[in-house]
Amino acid sequence: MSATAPALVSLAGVGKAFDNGVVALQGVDLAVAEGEFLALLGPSGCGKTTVLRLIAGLDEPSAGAIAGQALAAREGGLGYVFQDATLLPWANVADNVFLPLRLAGVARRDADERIAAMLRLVGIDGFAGALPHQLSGGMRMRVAIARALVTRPRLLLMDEPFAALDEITRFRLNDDLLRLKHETGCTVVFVTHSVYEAVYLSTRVAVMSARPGRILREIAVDLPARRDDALRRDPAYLALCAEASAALHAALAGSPA
Ligand SMILES: Nc1ncnc2c1ncn2[C@@H]1O[C@H](COP(=O)(O)OP(=O)(O)OP(=O)(O)O)[C@@H](O)[C@H]1O
Repeated sequence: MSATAPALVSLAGVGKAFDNGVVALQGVDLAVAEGEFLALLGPSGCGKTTVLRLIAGLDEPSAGAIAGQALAAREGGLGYVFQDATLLPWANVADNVFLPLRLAGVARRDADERIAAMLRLVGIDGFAGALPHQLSGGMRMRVAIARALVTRPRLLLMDEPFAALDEITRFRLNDDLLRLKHETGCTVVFVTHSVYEAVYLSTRVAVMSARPGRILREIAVDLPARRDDALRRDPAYLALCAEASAALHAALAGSPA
């Protein structure tokens, strides 16, 4: 992603202190460029979720400024995928995917085609009538991704969506997510603890410091846009993973990378 691509969202000097005195973020400077896949990597509790919540407009910063938050106020401006699929347990797959459209006032008959197309896109067509408990963890996550994408958001925020999945399922969802990003053209901000996942998926990795979180290091992932299993053994990929891992260890030690 070129450094001159326009920023979709940018945080300047952002701080977040909670009422209980916890200072989660301090001096966060981060610009999310249109079209990029940004991975946010950092130690547990460093404020990654807080950054996503601020971008989504679910919370307000206590210091600094965020530009582009208005995306959150527009229908289809952004989609949010959490670590748990957070599906409505009593509603079938199609009804779960319909939810954001229903909240936006779209009639069901006008949504059916979009829901079906979205289920095809995430590879779970044929399961429209299934209830969440009848699906595997990977399939439930596919439903959550379909629900986040059904409004065709410009920005997709993902908070450790694959952390609870086994490795094979995770790798498959990594590849499918890259395909979805390519097909929908959305911008992605993806939180993960895994340096390997961060580098495999992204065009840029931002490494956060331990709490109070700030951006310690940004690593451009200059790998071919097309990613597949062979990349996992590619020396250029492994070198970037080593670089990201060193930055993460420095973050854990509380010293700059
Ligand atoms: N609503 C809240 N009130 C008080 N403290 C909070 C609140 N939300 C988050 N925190 C605290 O802020 C810090 C950052 O939390 P956050 O969830 O953003 O971190 P994270 O990097 O996403 O963590 P993890 O990697 O473990 O998911 C943590 O210490 C957390 O306990």
